[in-house]
Amino acid sequence: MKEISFITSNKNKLLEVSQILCNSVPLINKDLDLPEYQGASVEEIATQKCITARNHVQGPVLIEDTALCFDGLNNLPGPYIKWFLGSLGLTGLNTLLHGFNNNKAHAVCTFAYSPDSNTDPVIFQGKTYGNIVQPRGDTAFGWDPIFQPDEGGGKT
Ligand SMILES: O=P(O)(O)OP(=O)(O)OP(=O)(O)OC[C@H]1O[C@@H](n2cnc3c(O)ncnc32)[C@H](O)[C@@H]1O
Repeated sequence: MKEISFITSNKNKLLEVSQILCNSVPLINKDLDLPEYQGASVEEIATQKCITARNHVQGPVLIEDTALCFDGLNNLPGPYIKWFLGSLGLTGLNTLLHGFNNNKAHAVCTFAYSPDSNTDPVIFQGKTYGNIVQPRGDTAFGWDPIFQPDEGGGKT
């Protein structure tokens, strides 16, 4: 099987994806922070990110884009969660929902894979539903401390 270049600048994302794939797919990482389109759907953002990624490596390419959607904010911050998190922090993200009376949220992980530069990227997507809570637990990875998945046994 050909090696797949997984392009990400996020060490935690690389670790998580490597653990999930568990050596079933030969993955090599290229540490690049690719530009992300705005005003587009998560699928379009992932597709464009994958097309940009193809310019940096030979052969099959994989990228992932994460969105965190707050139901009370009509799915914002969505794909802009990285910038919201950077500006507001975990507590600020939680405070954003005050007054909306709706803490429901869902995380959307969108992978885009392209086998070569002549083939349109293929999209794979997974969603996890839960609630936005006061920050608690492990602070190692992104917005993990404020997202309590419905199927997480009450943990963030
Ligand atoms: O180079 P890329 O792969 O784009 O890395 P990135 O950190 O820019 O990646 P995203 O735009 O997809 O990430 C959006 C934000 O969500 C965070 N994030 C991604 N996956 C997460 C997860 O499983 N749990 C918690 N936070 C996560 C991540 O740290 C960012 O702040």
